[in-house]
Amino acid sequence: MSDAVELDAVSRVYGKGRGAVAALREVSVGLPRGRFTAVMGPSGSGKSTLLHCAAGLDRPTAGQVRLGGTELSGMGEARLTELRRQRIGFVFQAFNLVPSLTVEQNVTLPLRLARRRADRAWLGEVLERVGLGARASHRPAQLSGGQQQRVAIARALVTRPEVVFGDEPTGALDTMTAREVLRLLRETVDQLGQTVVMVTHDPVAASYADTVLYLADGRIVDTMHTPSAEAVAERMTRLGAYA
Ligand SMILES: Nc1ncnc2c1ncn2[C@@H]1O[C@H](COP(=O)(O)OP(=O)(O)OP(=O)(O)O)[C@@H](O)[C@H]1O
Repeated sequence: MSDAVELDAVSRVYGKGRGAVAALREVSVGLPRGRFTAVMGPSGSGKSTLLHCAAGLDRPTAGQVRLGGTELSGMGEARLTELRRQRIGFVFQAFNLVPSLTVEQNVTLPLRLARRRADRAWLGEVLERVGLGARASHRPAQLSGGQQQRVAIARALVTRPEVVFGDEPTGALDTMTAREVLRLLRETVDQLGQTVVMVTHDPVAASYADTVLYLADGRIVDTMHTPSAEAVAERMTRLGAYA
């Protein structure tokens, strides 16, 4: 199976000299296309740094990142921004919707930024898929947290990105609402062939993924396929995550 994103000996060091922190240490991994990958590990293990480097939001200190064969290192900021707009979708813990815009305007914002026309049929399908077809003209304040996150997922999907990256996408949601959002992400993988990569602290959230990557101290120390929540929790305990 081909990889949507490849990391090759990626290191990321913050700061210089004696205060330098190695957040990633020569990480090499492929994130498979059309699959759901979760990234777990204790606090400070490098999960967000891995996500940011893989998504072109941060630059590795050393090593290479390739998105669908495109080499990201060495790209200027303008090209990197363009690449993120065209080829990557993001879902964050804080939904990051624009309060003054309607649901539909929020969802189509990435298209406007990329100066692309909205494909009305696809926009309609995306809004239906996230269960917000009837709320296209609502504003974020009129929606629940779960609905707002579903708007953010629709916004991530609307450009048909090669990868959707989620940084704790269920971190701000209650248990039931979190499950709905996870089911939705799972469906985008199973039904649309979307590639999803998600950082999470929650073993139940990770159990929706096909594969879990475990980070510890800036390195990938384990990989688990078809994870159960129990197996993930047990692995995290052994990594000292809950000590
Ligand atoms: N901008 C920064 N400047 C300096 N150090 C940083 C910066 N960002 C992260 N770090 C350090 O790099 C290491 C990895 O951080 P990172 O945020 O990637 O971990 P994480 O696994 O996502 O943590 P958490 O689960 O707590 O969000 C930590 O030691 C952190 O303190």
